[in-house]
Amino acid sequence: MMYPVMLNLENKRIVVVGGGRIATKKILNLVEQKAKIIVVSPTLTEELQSFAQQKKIEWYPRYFVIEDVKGAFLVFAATDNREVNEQVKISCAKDQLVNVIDEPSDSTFYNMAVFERGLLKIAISTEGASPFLAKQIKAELKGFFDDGYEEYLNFLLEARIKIKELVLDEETKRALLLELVNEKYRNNVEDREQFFKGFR
Ligand SMILES: C[C@@]1(CC(=O)O)C2=NC(=C\c3[nH]c(c(CCC(=O)O)c3CC(=O)O)Cc3[nH]c(c(CC(=O)O)c3CCC(=O)O)/C=C3\N/C(=C\2)[C@@H](CCC(=O)O)[C@]3(C)CC(=O)O)/[C@H]1CCC(=O)O
Ligand SMILES: NC(=O)c1ccc[n+]([C@@H]2O[C@H](COP(=O)([O-])OP(=O)(O)OC[C@H]3O[C@@H](n4cnc5c(N)ncnc54)[C@H](O)[C@@H]3O)[C@@H](O)[C@H]2O)c1
Repeated sequence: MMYPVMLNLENKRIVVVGGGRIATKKILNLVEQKAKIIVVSPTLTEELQSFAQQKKIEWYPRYFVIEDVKGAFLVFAATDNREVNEQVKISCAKDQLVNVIDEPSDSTFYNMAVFERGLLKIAISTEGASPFLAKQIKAELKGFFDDGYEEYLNFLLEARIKIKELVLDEETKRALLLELVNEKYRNNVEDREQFFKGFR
């Protein structure tokens, strides 16, 4: 059983063991996170080589050793070798988060199928039952959330900050926050402007 969370990875050390196809997939979703990404692998895919050149990742061009996981917040055991992935898992301390790409029961976290519309992030998990189903549901849900959500979420955040600044009683604050998810604000920019005018 798994518990879903959002992680702030800023300045965190992330160690990826393996530089192949799956490591690349995992790293593509990590490079924008302002984390320190270290890849331990004798080989890198072309994409990862380019990330290394751009200093988006640090590359240790060699086989894994136990000390590599030291101080890592997240660890990916992402080689094509069962014994090596097992070794990575065993090398981790109990409180380190580790994803083992070929053995879900060894993982203390899984990745989810994710898409974003600005600040709106939708993540789907089948807890390992069917990554294909997660992918399919993601494709289906994308159709329900058009690009307009990006601006709508920005509006919601701005309005939320303003409402918090007003120091209102709980009931009024709650009513205003609830008002914001009314469909008219989602669809109509003028209604959003109108909402802000009400503040002045
Ligand atoms: C969400 C996504 C994120 C990501 O990592 O990007 C993800 N897998 C994705 C795709 C995908 N993975 C695989 C296929 C081929 C079809 C298939 O095998 O079914 C496809 C489809 C494709 O590639 O099109 C193969 C596969 N995956 C795992 C194993 C090991 C095993 O089951 O033993 C094997 C077998 C390897 C083999 O035996 O060959 C394990 C895991 N994969 C997970 C996540 C975690 C559970 C997520 C969940 O169930 O919700 C978990 C448990 C751990 C983890 O990796 O975090 C991404 C979603 C799609 C998207 O977002 O587009
Ligand atoms: N979790 C998932 O989403 C998922 C999806 C598909 C496949 N898989 C699993 O992934 C595995 C295949 O991975 P791939 O396609 O990325 O393989 P790959 O062959 O593309 O890459 C393997 C990488 O591991 C490196 N490596 C090998 N031994 C190493 C060591 N001792 N130390 C450091 N690096 C080492 C290689 O140099 C290479 O860079 C299979 O076991 C498959 O079951 C998982």
